Formats: sequence, C-alpha cells, structure tokens
Amino acid sequence: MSTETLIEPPLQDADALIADMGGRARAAAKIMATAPTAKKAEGLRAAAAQLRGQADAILDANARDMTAGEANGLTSAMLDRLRLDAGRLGGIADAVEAIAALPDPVGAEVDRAERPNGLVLRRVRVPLGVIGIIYESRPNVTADAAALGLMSGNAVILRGGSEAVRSNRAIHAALAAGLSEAGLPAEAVQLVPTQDRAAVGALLRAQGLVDIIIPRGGKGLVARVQDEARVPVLAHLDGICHTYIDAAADPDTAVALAVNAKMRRTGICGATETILIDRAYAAPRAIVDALVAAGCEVRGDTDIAALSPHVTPASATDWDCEYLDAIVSIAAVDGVAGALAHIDAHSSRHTDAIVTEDAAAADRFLAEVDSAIVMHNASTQFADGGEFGLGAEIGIATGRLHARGPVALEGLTTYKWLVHGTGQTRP
Ligand SMILES: NC(=O)C1=CN([C@@H]2O[C@H](COP(=O)(O)OP(=O)(O)OC[C@H]3O[C@@H](n4cnc5c(N)ncnc54)[C@H](OP(=O)(O)O)[C@@H]3O)[C@@H](O)[C@H]2O)C=CC1
Ligand SMILES: N[C@@H](CCC(=O)OP(=O)(O)O)C(=O)O
Repeated sequence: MSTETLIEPPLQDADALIADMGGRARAAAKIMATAPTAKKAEGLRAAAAQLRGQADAILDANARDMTAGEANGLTSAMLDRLRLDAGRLGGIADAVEAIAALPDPVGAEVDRAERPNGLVLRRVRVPLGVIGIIYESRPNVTADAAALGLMSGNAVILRGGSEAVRSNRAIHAALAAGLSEAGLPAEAVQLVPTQDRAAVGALLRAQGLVDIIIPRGGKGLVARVQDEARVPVLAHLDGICHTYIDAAADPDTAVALAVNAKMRRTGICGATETILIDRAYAAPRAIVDALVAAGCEVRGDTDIAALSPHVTPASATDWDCEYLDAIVSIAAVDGVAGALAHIDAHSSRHTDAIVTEDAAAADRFLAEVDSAIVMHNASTQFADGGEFGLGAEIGIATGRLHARGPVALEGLTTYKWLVHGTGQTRP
C-alpha cells in the first residue's frame, strides 16, 4: 500500500515558532476574555457548521491518516480512535454545538462577602488565558479541546498526535473559519504546524506566553513534562486505575463491576488495570472466571494464580502497567489497609474504586485514597465529564492542583477578586 509523505515546513527554531504563536494567541486571548457569551456561542455554532460544510475535506484527510496508520502498523484500538466517518464527524459538530449551549463560566460569582468596613468582596471566574494542549491521535479532541477552551474565554494552542495530523489540520481549518465568520479572532485557535517534538519542548518552556499546559497522554509524555515543563501544568496523564473488592462486597456486584471496569472499553484512561481482592473475600474465583469468560487475560500474584489454570503469574512490572487492553493484573491484599498500601504505591492518582457493603470500609477508602476520583460501588469507567454531568471534558486531570478529575468549562477558568468600596481607607 503506498502512503503519501507528510510535507512539513522544516523546523529551524522551535522556540521562535512557539513565541510567534504565543504572541498571537495572547492578543486573541484578550479579545476572547471579554467576548460576550452570545458571541462565543455564535463562533462555536459557525465552527460546527464549517465542520459539516467541510466534511468531504475532513473525511478525505482522515482517510489519508488511516492509510498511513495502517501502513505503519497502528493497533486496531489506535485505528479506531483515529477513524472518522460521516456519523462520527456529525457527532463532533454536535458536541461543539452542545458546548456552545453550556452555561458560560466567565464572570460567574464564586462567592461574595461584605466586610465590617463596608467593602464588598466578590470572587468571579476569569479565563486562564492561553492554554497549550498536547494530546493523543484522536481527531475529536481537536474540536472538543478548542470548543471548551474558547467557550471559557481562552485562546488555545493545539498539538495533536502525529498519526492524526492530516485530520487535525482539516478540522482546525474549519474551526478557524467558523471563528472568523462570527467576527472572533481565528488566532484564538491555533494548531502547531509541525509534528517535530522540539515544538512540544518549546511549548513546555513558553513561560509568559502560555499560561498553562494540558498534557494528555501516556508515559513518554509524562517523562518529558516532568523534565522540561516551566509553564504550569494541568496534567491529564495515564490511568493506572484500581478496583478493590472488599471482604464485605456483594458477590454479584463485585463480578459486574470488575468486568465492566476492565472490559467495557479497555483503551480508555479510566479502565481498571489492577483488581485487588481482599484475602477474606469469599468468592475470588468467580471474579477471575468472569474476566476470563469476557476474553480478558488475567495475570495474578501467587494467591490468585492458584485459583485458576487460566491465570498467568504477574511480574513486578505488572503492578505499574497501563495495559489499555484486555489484560488485568490481580493481587490478593489484606483488607482495606492492604488495598490502601498497594494503591498508594502503584496508582497514577486517576481513579480508584472500592466494592463493599461495609459503610465504614467505604468511608475509610474514600477518605484515604488520594486520587482525583475515588468511587464506592461504581465502575471506574464512569471517569468522564459527560457522565459527571459537565456536558463535555477536556480530559481527566491527574495532578493535585487547580482542577482534579473531569475538566470542563469551569476547570478552564481561574478567578479574581473584585473589591467594591465607597471610599474606604485602611487605618
Ligand atoms: N487523563 C486523561 O484524560 C487521558 C489520558 N490519556 C492517556 O494517554 C495515553 C494513550 O495515548 P497515547 O497515544 O499512547 O499517548 P502518547 O503519550 O503517546 O501521545 C500523546 C501526545 O503526546 C506526544 N508525546 C508523547 N511523548 C512525547 C515526547 N517524549 N515528547 C514530546 N511529545 C510527546 C505525542 O506526540 P507524537 O504524535 O509525536 O507521538 C502526542 O501528541 C494513555 O496513557 C492514556 O491513559 C488519554 C486520554 C485522556
Ligand atoms: N473520559 C473518556 C475517555 C478519554 C480517553 O481515555 O481518551 P482516549 O485514551 O483517547 O481513548 C471516556 O470515558 O470516554
């Protein structure tokens, strides 16, 4: 199969490229920050119409990405994330319109207080400014991230995965055309014009030009961000998620949640990768059997391997592995304390869950697990902005600061204090 070569301008100076983009984004961010809600919504609706109007060009670009991806041996899961068709593209345009209809967080009052001297203090939401987003090869993220960023009054600089480069360029062209048509600056949504990873490094270093970076990806990206970031980071990183089956778990619930948390969609960051089973739980074999019957490869410690000939021995690296596939590691632990110790050592702080009918065990787990999302008797696959009622998500924040868990419009804002006086002077 022949694949076309991707033509890119040679990257001479990554820092100069990002400085230029950042300067233009900052100017656009000033306009977006005070754009009325109706204007931003008009821009997004125009962008959605452009996505529909330019469907042929976008689908053609995506077909070229798919051809290259197949030739390069992408897995079926990656190809599925990359692939667009008329229905999926329609869904992307629908999502942009849905974001346009969400309540505008900008200007919303977070709280208000009146001091004894009569000063009125208000905290109101304001945009973050210029947001750089580095994300995987999934073209819908280009539109979702842009729409969320713009509706919350920001400018965005997008750097998508290389396998989706043609699709992203076509989608970006439609979004920019929509903004211009509505009289908003097209520079408020920019796509890094090169896949050279030097530009990622420059984005991570762009202090003063970029206000925050959202890296959305796995281990390679994590390492680079940890080494190089000088700009504040809202990390949306890997999901090594756990489901702990407590001694007091209802057996039917335990089987249903273990299978759903692992197998509903194995490739998403909220999929459970490790199941922990209390040594005092009565029916561990049923969990293993249900996973095997669902087509899952089970890797277990010695206790779990003794339960079934279908279990292969887990190695030390399994407990830190994000399979994103139909593979699970299972360990036996001693009660909630054992689960907490394992999670503390191996969780990526994305989402962890306990299955139990014991309220005290659940309370302890919810209080002591330090992850962005902690669940009781629910599947970790619910880690999703849509499922949380936020309308959409830019992803799941896995760090500890600013925003945790699903990030949508509110998570893309900060606040400022507005102080209203009547001439008070400080004694
Ligand atoms: N928490 C969340 O919300 C989400 C997390 N994820 C996580 O993402 C991962 C799956 O996506 P995957 O495609 O593997 O992600 P990758 O981490 O491979 O790629 C994501 C982006 O990061 C870039 N990148 C990766 N490594 C480097 C590097 N060393 N230097 C510069 N840029 C880099 C990629 O660029 P390039 O194209 O050049 O490879 C791509 O744009 C999983 O770990 C999953 O959990 C996914 C979605 C949401
Ligand atoms: N939160 C989203 C999944 C986000 C995600 O993991 O994306 P990806 O890894 O690109 O498939 C969901 O639950 O559908």
